[in-house]
Amino acid sequence: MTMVIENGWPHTASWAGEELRIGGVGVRELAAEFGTPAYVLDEEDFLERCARWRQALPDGEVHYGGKAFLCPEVVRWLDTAGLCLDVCTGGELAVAVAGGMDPARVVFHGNNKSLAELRRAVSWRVGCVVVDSFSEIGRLAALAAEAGVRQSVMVRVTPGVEAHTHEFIATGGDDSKFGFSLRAGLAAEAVRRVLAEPSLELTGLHSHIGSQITDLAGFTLAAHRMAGFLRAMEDEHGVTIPKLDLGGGLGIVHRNGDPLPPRPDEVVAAVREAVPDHVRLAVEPGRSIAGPTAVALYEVGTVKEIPGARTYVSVDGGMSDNPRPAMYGAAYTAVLASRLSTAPTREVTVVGKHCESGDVLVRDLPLPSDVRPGDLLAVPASGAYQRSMASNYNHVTRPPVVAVRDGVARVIVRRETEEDLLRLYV
Ligand SMILES: Cc1ncc(COP(=O)(O)O)c(C=O)c1O
Ligand SMILES: N[C@@H](CCCC[NH3+])C(=O)O
Repeated sequence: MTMVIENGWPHTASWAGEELRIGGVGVRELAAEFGTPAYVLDEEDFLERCARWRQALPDGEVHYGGKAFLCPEVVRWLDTAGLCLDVCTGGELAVAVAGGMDPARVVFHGNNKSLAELRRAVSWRVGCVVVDSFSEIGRLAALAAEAGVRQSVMVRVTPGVEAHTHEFIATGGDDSKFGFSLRAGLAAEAVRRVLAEPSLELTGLHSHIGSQITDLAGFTLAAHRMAGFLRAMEDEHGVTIPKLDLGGGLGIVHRNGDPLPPRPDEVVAAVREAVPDHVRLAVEPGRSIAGPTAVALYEVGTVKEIPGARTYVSVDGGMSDNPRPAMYGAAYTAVLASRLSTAPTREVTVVGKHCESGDVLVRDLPLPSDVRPGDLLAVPASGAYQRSMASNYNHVTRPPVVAVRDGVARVIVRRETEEDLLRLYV
């Protein structure tokens, strides 16, 4: 496996027959059968990553963060792997149920759940609702009382931890739209209000400090603060709070040389010592499971050399299937995947086909200088927050997700068609 970086790629990625293969299937065959752009997802790798989190926390709960990438087939994989699910909208809940997940194994997040979403969560008997505002506590309590049920809830707390990540994906600081601030005393007030509602049962406290975090410091600080708060609330109210959910956020490698994130067992070991014995630990990894398991496959359409400036290699997707470079300045890599080239490399910029100069997928990328129309480029670490954040900008159709395993490829999310797009218009 020469040209492939070790950590950012699906486990089964390899070079054979002069092309990249994933799950035993060559990219040329994948492109011919399913078209490009496409996300190619290594099923075995996905299941292994689920298993690694389960093994790291055998006596706790692992809720896959569905926002990273969700479809009914993934829900079935989660079921097989013994994972629960975190959703943050009614739509994600609908996918969970469509995939056969028991709503009792779902945790429902969101800073502005609608009345309809809350009503559905209560009537479908969702395992836990994470309350995020004072108005929501009142609304949920009323809906649960009306339905004659006692709804299990966690209180989302912002522990005042600034995760070292892009500001758009940091969520644990005091100034956040999510949750109740610990420092400002809002979290303590939220606990009081939940305990005062007979139709709500406080089963845990929750925090999530951000995403794409590659060091342990933020996780351990949040764990200590949250455990201290949990003990203080237990003492003040004479209750037991059985669960501490520390959210997701573990980062992944995108390129050679990126900082290596800790392993799931290292994260768990680092936070566990802060958690009192009687408290069950829960986590919500999304990116660290889905992210490395998929590769985005594109076909090169044009190569434009601008003397004294740069060479643009245009592919058939772009910011609609990967908004992350434009949104967060996320840095990716790409390789020529459909053939081996002995040409010397030169730096190019890989751009998409959208009507935006900012539609750049990979900047300053060394690629063989003979890269040409018809070549396939593979971008690793494309399994999280890409298909799930994909758009129809410029009326492009969103790419399919093709699962590969043991030499077999199958579509688990089909490619959108123009018919799908036109169906919306009156
Ligand atoms: C509450 C919550 N849990 C879990 C996740 C999953 O995070 P990640 O994909 O970074 O593991 C997120 C997203 O950041 C989140 O907001
Ligand atoms: N969408 C973000 C992560 C947000 C996670 C959800 N709170 C990303 O691509 O990195």
